[in-house]
Amino acid sequence: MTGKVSTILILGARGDLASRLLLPAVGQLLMTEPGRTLHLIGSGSGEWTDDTWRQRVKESFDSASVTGEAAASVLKSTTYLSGDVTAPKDLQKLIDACEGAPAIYFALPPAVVVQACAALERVRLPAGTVFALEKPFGTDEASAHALNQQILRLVPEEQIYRVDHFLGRSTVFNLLGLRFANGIFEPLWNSKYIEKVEIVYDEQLALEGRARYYDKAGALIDMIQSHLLQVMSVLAMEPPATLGAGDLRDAKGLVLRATHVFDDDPRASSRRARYTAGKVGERALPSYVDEAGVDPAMMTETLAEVTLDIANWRWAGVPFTLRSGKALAKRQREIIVTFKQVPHLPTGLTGLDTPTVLRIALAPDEMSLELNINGPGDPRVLKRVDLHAGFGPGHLLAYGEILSAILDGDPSLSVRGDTAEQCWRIVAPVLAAWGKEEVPLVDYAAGSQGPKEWNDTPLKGRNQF
Ligand SMILES: NC(=O)C1=CN([C@@H]2O[C@H](COP(=O)(O)OP(=O)(O)OC[C@H]3O[C@@H](n4cnc5c(N)ncnc54)[C@H](OP(=O)(O)O)[C@@H]3O)[C@@H](O)[C@H]2O)C=CC1
Ligand SMILES: O=C1O[C@H](COP(=O)(O)O)[C@@H](O)[C@H](O)[C@H]1O
Repeated sequence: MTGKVSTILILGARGDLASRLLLPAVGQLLMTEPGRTLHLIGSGSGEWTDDTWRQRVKESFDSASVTGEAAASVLKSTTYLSGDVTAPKDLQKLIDACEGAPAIYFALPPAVVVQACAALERVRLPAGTVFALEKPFGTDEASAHALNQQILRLVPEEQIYRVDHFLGRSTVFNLLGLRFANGIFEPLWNSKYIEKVEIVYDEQLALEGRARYYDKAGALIDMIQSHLLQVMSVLAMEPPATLGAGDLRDAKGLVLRATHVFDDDPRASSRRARYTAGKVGERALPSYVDEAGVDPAMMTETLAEVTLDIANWRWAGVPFTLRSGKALAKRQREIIVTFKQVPHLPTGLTGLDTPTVLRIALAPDEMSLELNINGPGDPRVLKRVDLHAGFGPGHLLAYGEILSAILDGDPSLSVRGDTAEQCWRIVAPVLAAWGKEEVPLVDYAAGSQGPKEWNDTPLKGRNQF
């Protein structure tokens, strides 16, 4: 834990992230922890009065049904300052307006973040200043490394929060609790007993007007590189001694350092697809390439699958398949752990054709353990049952957890610099193979389950639809 901060300076405060996700989370945090002292300063390149800014903050608070005196007091006192974050003089003015060391939240386009950090080298930062940086962190391993070097010249690693909202959800602790508070899972949590692991995040949402960002990213970077690798690292990590930042981040880092594309063969272990016109439920969608702002020549995938190997003693040889896509028939957000079949079913017992499966649904988090037990009637015939349980919801939105950790100086749920670089390293061979068109970009109709041919020949480690 590092020192606490009580001022949040949002750069890019007029943008989408700030109004839709950050400000509602600020309000929710103040409702949950009304004793917290908080100064909020918004900044953007455009001129706004304090009143216009307060109206924006109010709308964001209202969107999360925020009430209470603490939020009202912040709403009254918050101020807006305009400035160009690439100009050191403007940045100095913003920093000087903060009470003590601020948490600077970079809600800025990625290229502007790099320019702002360069400008900050010519600014006096109070000791204890904290940086919160959004995804994407860099555009590849080299640029992530360069960005790390650049920000480390400004503040130490413990004061840098690389935000991944998946880590702000209760999921991390739910996985840790399930794995390490129950003696029955850990002895089986390895290649001897586990056949394969799938981490799936299929969305019904489509591009939703985000071409400027998404068309350069695509599903692999937007979801697998940014979020699902983090989930995988928690699922696969060695038991940490504590939930402290050092132990958790070391354990995640070890998993990611050992991870590479299955068989080091991106052609056989990855695939990509893009939606064409179709209907998701009642909603008609155009082809991705016809969405406003999309450049078809970018060949951006809206559905990606990659199979990975974690080359260590526990996991070597177990396929971990990560998949995410947009405009799909149904929302499926889950981790599926498929255990190996029993080595021998006593002769006379029948009906067993599926191994034990543990499913962990994400947001809301739930689990079900699918088992084979003796059914009614003939007790020699097995049937499938689900043992189902819900994990309690967290008391804060993901961004609320993230802000609370930033203000309290607890980096355990943010991405460490080396890990951010590792995530780019892991997907690099896939991006290279796709760039050389060694893996075809195939079509699927919006509202379908993905390309039909993927079902006929699933990627290693994938179930059929
Ligand atoms: N939106 C989302 O759902 C998510 C976004 N992110 C990340 O968050 C970051 C911000 O995204 P988002 O809010 O969508 O982007 P927007 O384009 O909506 O907002 C960015 C803001 O940056 C400000 N800005 C740009 N250049 C300058 C400059 N030179 N000086 C001062 N301010 C500047 C603009 O201010 P002004 O309006 O005053 O010109 C603008 O409001 C990105 O890195 C994105 O990848 C991450 C997860 C989700
Ligand atoms: O970061 C992102 O996440 C969302 C999915 O997360 P959720 O919490 O909104 O379900 C994804 O839709 C988006 O493309 C991506 O940028």
